[in-house]
Amino acid sequence: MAAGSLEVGSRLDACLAQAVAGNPALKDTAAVVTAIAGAAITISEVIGRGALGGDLAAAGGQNSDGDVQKALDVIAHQRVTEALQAAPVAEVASEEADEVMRLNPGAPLAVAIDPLDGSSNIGVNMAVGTIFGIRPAVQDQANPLASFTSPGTAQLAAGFVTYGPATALVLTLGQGTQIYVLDRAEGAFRLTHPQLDVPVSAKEYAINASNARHWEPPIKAFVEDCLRGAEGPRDKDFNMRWLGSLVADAQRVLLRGGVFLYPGDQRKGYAQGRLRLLYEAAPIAMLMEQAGAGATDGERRILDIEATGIHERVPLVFGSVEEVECVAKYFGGRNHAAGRSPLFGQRGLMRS
Ligand SMILES: O=P(O)(O)OC[C@H]1O[C@](O)(COP(=O)(O)O)[C@@H](O)[C@@H]1O
Ligand SMILES: [Mg+2]
Ligand SMILES: [Mg+2]
Repeated sequence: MAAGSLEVGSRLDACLAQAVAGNPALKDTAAVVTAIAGAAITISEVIGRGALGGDLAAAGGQNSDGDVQKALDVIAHQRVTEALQAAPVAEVASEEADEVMRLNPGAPLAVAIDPLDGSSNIGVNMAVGTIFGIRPAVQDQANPLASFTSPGTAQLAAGFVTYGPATALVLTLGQGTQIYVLDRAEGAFRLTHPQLDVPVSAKEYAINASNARHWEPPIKAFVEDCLRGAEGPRDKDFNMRWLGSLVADAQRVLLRGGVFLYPGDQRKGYAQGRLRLLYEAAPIAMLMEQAGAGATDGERRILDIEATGIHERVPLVFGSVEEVECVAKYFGGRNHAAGRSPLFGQRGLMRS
């Protein structure tokens, strides 16, 4: 999408048509975005009724990651898969399905999707979302995973929807990152931010600090140095925000900068953190990079990592470039010194 030429207030369908006119290869991708946006409007209506529509947080079964599925997780999964069934999509990797789902054999695209992100916020009137990445489908009947094993750089488009005070679609087709807000009166998304540009430096970080005792030394050192503020090696005071909803934290970072971290830690099952590569980290990473920000697992670029399973987890650090690079320096210290470096003792990496 040629960001510069998009007019604020334009409808999503008009912007997609313009993108396809400029690049006809985007036709199928645009159809998939339209399908997901349509499903998101219906999910937004369900969420907007809150408890009037029943207990959306009611526990159901378990997904493949061992998380308890809430009623809204299941509703959102049904809505997005129904929509994708009617789009040019061969396969779907959903958080709420154990295996890759085969929809339209021979169709050109594959979609990795987290139908409902931020599940712990369901039922308490807080922001939740839907995250997706669109890739070329690899026509391999014998290996259903084949469409999802390329690195994130293979994504043709990525986005997420936040169901917050406003419902917003954050989207990239590989030419910048845009935000569209749902005009409820009209039932259509309209462009509000034609080109996001994340500030390079920032003073805000997001991490679930209740896990501090389980963190590895580089993360401990990074956060300790943020906490020391202007008196510490970072020479500036930081603020902290953690919404418990990746989409909402990501949208804040996209709009005003900052850094988000969900690192691996020493809890059982958390060596690779909590977030999933295909339908959380890779789409967010594409959106960040297209907005001038960065996304790593602490050291490696997220978009270069190849998945080996659909629910594979990955440590995730994203946001303002200076902060993402700063986190990588703390990891660099650990790697070079095999964990014995004084950098990660009482003193922080950046301290003289
Ligand atoms: O409860 P924790 O460990 O802080 O994890 C919060 C993270 O987990 C998530 O809820 C995971 O996503 P799901 O709700 O889709 O499982 C993220 O949205 C959020 O950033
Ligand atoms: Mg999620
Ligand atoms: Mg989810």
